[in-house]
Amino acid sequence: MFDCSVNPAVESGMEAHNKTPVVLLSCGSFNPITNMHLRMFELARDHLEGSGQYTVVKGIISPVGDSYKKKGLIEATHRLEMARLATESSDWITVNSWEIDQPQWLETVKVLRHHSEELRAVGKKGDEVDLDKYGKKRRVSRSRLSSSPQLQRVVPQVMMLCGADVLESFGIPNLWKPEDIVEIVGRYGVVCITRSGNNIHKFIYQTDVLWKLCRKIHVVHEWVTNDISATHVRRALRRGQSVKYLVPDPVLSYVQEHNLYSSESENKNADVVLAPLQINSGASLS
Ligand SMILES: Nc1ncnc2c1ncn2[C@@H]1O[C@H](COP(=O)(O)OP(=O)(O)OP(=O)(O)O)[C@@H](O)[C@H]1O
Ligand SMILES: NC(=O)c1ccc[n+]([C@@H]2O[C@H](COP(=O)(O)O)[C@@H](O)[C@H]2O)c1
Repeated sequence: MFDCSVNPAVESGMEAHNKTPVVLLSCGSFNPITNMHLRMFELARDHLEGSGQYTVVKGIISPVGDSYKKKGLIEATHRLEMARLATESSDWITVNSWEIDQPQWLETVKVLRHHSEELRAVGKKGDEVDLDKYGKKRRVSRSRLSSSPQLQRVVPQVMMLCGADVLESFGIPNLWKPEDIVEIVGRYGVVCITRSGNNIHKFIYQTDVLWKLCRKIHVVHEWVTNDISATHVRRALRRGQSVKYLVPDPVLSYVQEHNLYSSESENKNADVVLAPLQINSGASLS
């Protein structure tokens, strides 16, 4: 699974007719969205499609709700709008507000389930399956779905897209439920982008459950190390420093227009326990 760069199917120019369609779902604070968040999607798509086994039909950014209670998390409406502005120039990355619209913080596995069920429901109805890379819906009739084995598998597989820090956070006691980890990795699969400061291969090797499921973890090595983080962007902004070229220009304009990110906003939730830590107790990952 810790694959190399050359893929025999691609090398020989072999056309795979039975590629699995994939929707990449990234959950996170996006506080604010940065260029690296967008790059993650491009890197993941290149990697999966380069394997010759997948075709990536859509990317979904799902900002976390305010009830996540992470320190410095500004209002969801702003984070959502910035993500919308950032993805305006993309023909395949979208932003979804379902998670934000929920009354409480939701485990990531529930967000994966929701999007997976939604795609399945659309596929079953046989009307519109969002297969087109360019955001256009392709109509697939019910009769065609049942008569063609290839089209029967047309409902895309949702995969979680994350950076190595999030995958490594699986090891933090009480942050993730062990059964959620098994479902996220085993049922959906993960595409994980390497991040400086994280040794993801070692972490997978040292974690029994991840090692067992390692075929479902696609590690994408980002050779052009890019350590942009939202933390760094917020720090620069509250110090009055430039963040141009770290975030898309429309995001920067929005931040300036609404005067976002100050010492006060960074102190939000300072004394509050993160929602998953409040909810979970007991079992940790072995
Ligand atoms: N430079 C990066 N390289 C790889 N993955 C990244 C990078 N920046 C963010 N990500 C990933 O993007 C997703 C959303 O991240 P999140 O909103 O937490 O951003 P962040 O920059 O890590 O935020 P913060 O600095 O506030 O913790 C996560 O899966 C995270 O691992
Ligand atoms: N148990 C869980 O499902 C769990 C735990 C911690 C974080 N998360 C999610 O991971 C993402 C992490 O975002 P941050 O890196 O910004 O904290 C968020 O979308 C959050 O909801 C999920």
